[in-house]
Amino acid sequence: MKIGLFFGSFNPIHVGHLIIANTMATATDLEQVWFVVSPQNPFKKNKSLLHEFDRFDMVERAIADNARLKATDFEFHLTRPSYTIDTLIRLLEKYPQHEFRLIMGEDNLAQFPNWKNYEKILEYVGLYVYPRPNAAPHNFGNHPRVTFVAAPLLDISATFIRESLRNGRSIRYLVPEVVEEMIGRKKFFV
Ligand SMILES: Nc1ncnc2c1ncn2[C@@H]1O[C@H](COP(=O)(O)OP(=O)(O)OP(=O)(O)O)[C@@H](O)[C@H]1O
Ligand SMILES: O=C(O)c1ccc[n+]([C@@H]2O[C@H](COP(=O)([O-])O)[C@@H](O)[C@H]2O)c1
Repeated sequence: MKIGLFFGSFNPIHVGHLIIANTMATATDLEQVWFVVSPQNPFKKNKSLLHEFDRFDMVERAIADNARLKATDFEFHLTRPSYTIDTLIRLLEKYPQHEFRLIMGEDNLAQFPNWKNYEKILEYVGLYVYPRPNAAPHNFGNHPRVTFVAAPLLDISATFIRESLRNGRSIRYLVPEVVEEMIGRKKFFV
């Protein structure tokens, strides 16, 4: 099967992530998208980062009704911070029957050359990129291993959701109802 791996902190998962994953799973040659929840992004030092179990729980609830979307805690058992190439090598070993692509938002492309062994990521799996508003310029526009997926721009971020919660503003419709309910009940990000 051809599978898109959607790595992220998902702190928390929002409707932008869901639209991206569903677009990749239905409007491209990918048959499934797996959300790979990262315990610790090597580039992010975020004081408000929830425990990975809670972020994973929210992802699972958010995608429960979509058979093409799966969540995996694969990185929880690997060394930290979470370097994507290390995880990919393990995934390729574990699932030789599958073909993988790495899904990312365009904002990550400018920094991508600073990722550990980024050339190997391109060689082993290649990228499917979702456009993002205000993404910094990058040099991957014509790269043969990078596919740009045409889709609506989504000006929504986990940062905005966390700020909204801190300021007592509603996050209704920015996250699925089950995620809003869990954030409220557990008093996350306040
Ligand atoms: N609105 C969006 N448009 C395009 N890509 C997005 C969008 N939101 C998230 N992504 C992509 O989803 C992946 C996971 O992102 P992440 O969990 O960090 O969400 P985020 O909203 O960017 O979070 P934060 O605001 O905390 O940085 C990354 O590849 C990121 O580029
Ligand atoms: O491997 C790297 O060098 C690397 C550098 C920066 C980010 N990443 C990964 O990119 C993914 C997206 O991160 P985030 O926090 O923007 O959701 C997440 O899985 C990170 O671990 C990976």
